[in-house]
Amino acid sequence: MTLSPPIADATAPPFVDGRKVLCNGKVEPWTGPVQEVFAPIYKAAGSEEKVLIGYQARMDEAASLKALDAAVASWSHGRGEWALATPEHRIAKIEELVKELKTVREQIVQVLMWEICKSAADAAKEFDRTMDFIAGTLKEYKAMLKADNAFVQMDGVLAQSRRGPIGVMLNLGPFNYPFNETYCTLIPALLMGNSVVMKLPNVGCLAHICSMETYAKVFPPGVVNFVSGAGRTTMPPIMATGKVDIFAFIGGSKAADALLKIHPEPHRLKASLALDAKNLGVVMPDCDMAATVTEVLAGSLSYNGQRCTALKLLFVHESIADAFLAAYCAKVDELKIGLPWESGVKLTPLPEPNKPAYLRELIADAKSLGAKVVNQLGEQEAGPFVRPTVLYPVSEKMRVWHEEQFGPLVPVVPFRELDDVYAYLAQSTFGQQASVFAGDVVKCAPLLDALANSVGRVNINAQCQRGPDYLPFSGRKSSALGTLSVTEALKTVSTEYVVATKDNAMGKAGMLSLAGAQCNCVASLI
Ligand SMILES: NC(=O)c1ccc[n+]([C@@H]2O[C@H](COP(=O)([O-])OP(=O)(O)OC[C@H]3O[C@@H](n4cnc5c(N)ncnc54)[C@H](O)[C@@H]3O)[C@@H](O)[C@H]2O)c1
Ligand SMILES: O=CCCC(=O)O
Repeated sequence: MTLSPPIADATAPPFVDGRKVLCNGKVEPWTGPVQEVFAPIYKAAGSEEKVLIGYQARMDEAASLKALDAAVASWSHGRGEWALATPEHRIAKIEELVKELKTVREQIVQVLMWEICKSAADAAKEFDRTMDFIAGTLKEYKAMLKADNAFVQMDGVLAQSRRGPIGVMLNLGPFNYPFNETYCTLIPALLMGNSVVMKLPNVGCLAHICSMETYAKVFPPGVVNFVSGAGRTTMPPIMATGKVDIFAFIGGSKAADALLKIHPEPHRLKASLALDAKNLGVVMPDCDMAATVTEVLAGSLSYNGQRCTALKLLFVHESIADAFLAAYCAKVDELKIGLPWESGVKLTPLPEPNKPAYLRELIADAKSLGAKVVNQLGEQEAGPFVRPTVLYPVSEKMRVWHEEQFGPLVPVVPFRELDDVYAYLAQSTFGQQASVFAGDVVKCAPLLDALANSVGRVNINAQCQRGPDYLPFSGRKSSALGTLSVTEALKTVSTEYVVATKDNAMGKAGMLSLAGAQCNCVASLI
């Protein structure tokens, strides 16, 4: 069976005209250079012309600094309208935003399907999950407001611990969850009273362009400002000003490191980083083979393996490696590859133009060092379609052992002793999650302990994943700094401060009525 290139069918593509900018509460036409946004899908059979689905403004240094200035002015050293607004007002505004976003749900789902090629089911899930995340965040924020256990009386001092905004956030998200991941820091930041400059993901910008007018309508001028275009051009000037107080970045560590280095006062920059990962799966000899194959299949290949939480290196015990590979590869080759709107489709075109060539490089490197492609349909590609490719046996000499493939490539490592896994953990720079598949889980306690001290989440007989979004989502080593989740993100984007008095007459009630208790702060759960 050969693979043919993805051709746009009768479904009408969306078109989002992003020749405009959101700055200081206004959406204005952009007359500078623009970037065409193409879906990675060919217009017609025999043609390599991709489908044009929109434009984004290719902002320059001056335009991005203008967006920053608007955010700085709206923050006004903590005296801006939004920073001083009551929690109730901010809640009402976020609820208004949600209501407005839900009116463009279909448009956003469509552009996620065309621009980043999420299947219809996954694109809808990205939108709906984001709405659930916002609902959960609002619930948590309201609970924080009610917290009455934040008082301490000690040595004649009555003190209360509160949380307040930090200032100006620079927010960047990745192409694979362009809507959901940016919202995971954007919404908590807004609720806590910060002002934001949001850099739209270069691939994945259209979902945000669809909601530009909504932001202008809902929030006071300067509270939310968008920057679009090349990150290399627009981000360094912003970081160089030293006016960014929170750097909320979800993406690759290369870009994050480059930007962090530019801030002139890094010691005072609060960073929330969710970065690259190379999550490992460990398949033990006594695992339930059928159940393990099902979980590993979803864990390694949903959305073409383009998830930070994807299983990106599988350690399989050598005694069951043949049986595992036979069962797993059969399922891999059955996965339906096609266009996002086709029913039952699991694998779709890769939205990053350079990804097929990169995956080819990794495969060639592994093959030259002794690995084989072990699934029948592996290595097939056509334009941006790449069939999942299972490599075995993979070893430390190969690039795919070290690099985050972020695509449909599954490296499998045979192991004899758990020491082989421990050696990997010791040298790996990644530390997001891991999965263990075993029958006798208790016997795996030493392995689970080793993993618990190396990664942010250990999954037992289950794939790695971020959800449910109430759970803390973090990681160790170079994979993360700070924690995202419904419950943690509000703390990540705020700062704790204390109000204290020696005036006995004031009491808790008096203190609650003063020093911002009615406005820009909430009691923290201490
Ligand atoms: N840990 C997590 O929660 C999580 C979630 C999703 C994705 N990711 C990671 O994100 C990566 C995939 O996403 P990606 O390819 O969009 O990441 P990326 O680092 O290329 O891009 C992330 C953001 O940074 C911008 N950017 C990229 N290069 C830049 C540069 N040189 N200067 C300034 N800005 C720049 C992009 O426009 C985008 O908005 C993977 O490594 C994946 O593991 C992590
Ligand atoms: O890419 C990051 C998040 C993926 C997930 O939801 O598990």
